[in-house]
Amino acid sequence: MAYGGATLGPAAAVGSSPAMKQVKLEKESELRIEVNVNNSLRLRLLNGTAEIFGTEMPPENWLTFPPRMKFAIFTWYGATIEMQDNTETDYVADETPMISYVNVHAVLEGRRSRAKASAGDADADASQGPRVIVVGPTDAGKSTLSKMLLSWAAKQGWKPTFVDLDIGQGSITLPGCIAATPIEMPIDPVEGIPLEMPLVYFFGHNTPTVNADLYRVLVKELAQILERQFAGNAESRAAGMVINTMGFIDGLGYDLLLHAIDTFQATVVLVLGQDKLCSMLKDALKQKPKVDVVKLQKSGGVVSRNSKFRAVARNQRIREYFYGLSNDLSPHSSIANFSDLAIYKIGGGPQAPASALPIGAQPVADPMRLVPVNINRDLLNLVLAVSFAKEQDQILSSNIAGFIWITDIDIPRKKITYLAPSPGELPSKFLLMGSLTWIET
Ligand SMILES: Nc1ncnc2c1ncn2[C@@H]1O[C@H](COP(=O)(O)OP(=O)(O)OP(=O)(O)O)[C@@H](O)[C@H]1O
Repeated sequence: MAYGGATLGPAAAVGSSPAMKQVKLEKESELRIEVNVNNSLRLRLLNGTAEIFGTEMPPENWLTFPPRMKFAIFTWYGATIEMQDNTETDYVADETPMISYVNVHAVLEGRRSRAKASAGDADADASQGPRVIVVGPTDAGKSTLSKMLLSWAAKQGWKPTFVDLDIGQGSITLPGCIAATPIEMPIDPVEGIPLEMPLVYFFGHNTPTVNADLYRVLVKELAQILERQFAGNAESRAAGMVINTMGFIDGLGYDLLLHAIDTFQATVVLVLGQDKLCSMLKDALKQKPKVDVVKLQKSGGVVSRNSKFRAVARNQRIREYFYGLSNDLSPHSSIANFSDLAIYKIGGGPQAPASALPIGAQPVADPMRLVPVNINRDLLNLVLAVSFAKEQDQILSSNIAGFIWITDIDIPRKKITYLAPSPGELPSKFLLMGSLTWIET
């Protein structure tokens, strides 16, 4: 990797605010930044054109990036950035895989246009735009490439659907969920994906090993709903989807990737930075001539995040859900009677009574069993999902409306105190519990 020379402008320290600097970017290079862990970073595009993960930077407007954020400012034709000189690290790189990424985008654009032109044809496949799935190990840049492809498509006026199957981090909503949302505008580099009306299913854990059967069921449920939406909406159908996946690619992780490719009927598999995975997938999918498996280079800028960083990021995501990115939301604390709420977890417990099993067989846990949860102090600090289900038997197949966070349990008075994003009654009394917790720091 080549490290270009950042041009340092005059330092302009005012009071205790950090000094400023200017960084000149040559064409097809990028400025890679890790924001300081304690301070946010202000910067602006002084001249030229540049984009952050596929979204164009506005000229001259100051942008503020939160602590710990890692990102790159890429320019196709050259740009100058003015920024505070207080980052954890920042450097310029002139070797990036952006040309190969934008070439993929161009191929997808062609397929979208062909699909649009075929809307109304008897052949349903012809009117279906590309269904792209991005796969690879952890920290390969999957979420970043997904965002770029979506933002470039949105810039051309398409409304592609973003599907996030990564329960570890969660780009659309909280960790522990799989979700989908249409992307109507290039994704805001600071705010991320708008949380307006995503379709969210609650898995409840940040690794699928806890209950892989449930994960598969939820993936299938989400795919079926999107299939129905596409059937009635030629515009979304032609725009297609971009599916982000987990970095878990061995054993069960690989099986779940194949399951996702199959369930969403992916037509393009983008493999980031792993020859072995790419050849395994090519082999596994060779019977499906309509599926293209394409290997792409991982960007040298992708930052590895250790488990501690990931845990902090998950915590941060939950805080953001309730309080907003810059403390601009006002969550509401409510009190409910134990009897007003029905909390369930999915999986566990014996599948059938031992007496009903053949002699010698052990009862095994049923991964899809709905288990009522007794309210006790163990629920403190748990983040629960509020189901859209109106009846108990709909819970397994229902998506969720949002989340609450349990802040107090009063056993003698049988009262539960929780924080919700807004005041008023919950949309349903059915709550789902997993292992998602949050401790306010
Ligand atoms: N070119 C780049 N320059 C600087 N930072 C980058 C660049 N590309 C990606 N990053 C950052 O690197 C981190 C990891 O990237 P990303 O989230 O896309 O990886 P991932 O493969 O989706 O990871 P995981 O599967 O583990 O969730 C992110 O914080 C992202 O913003």
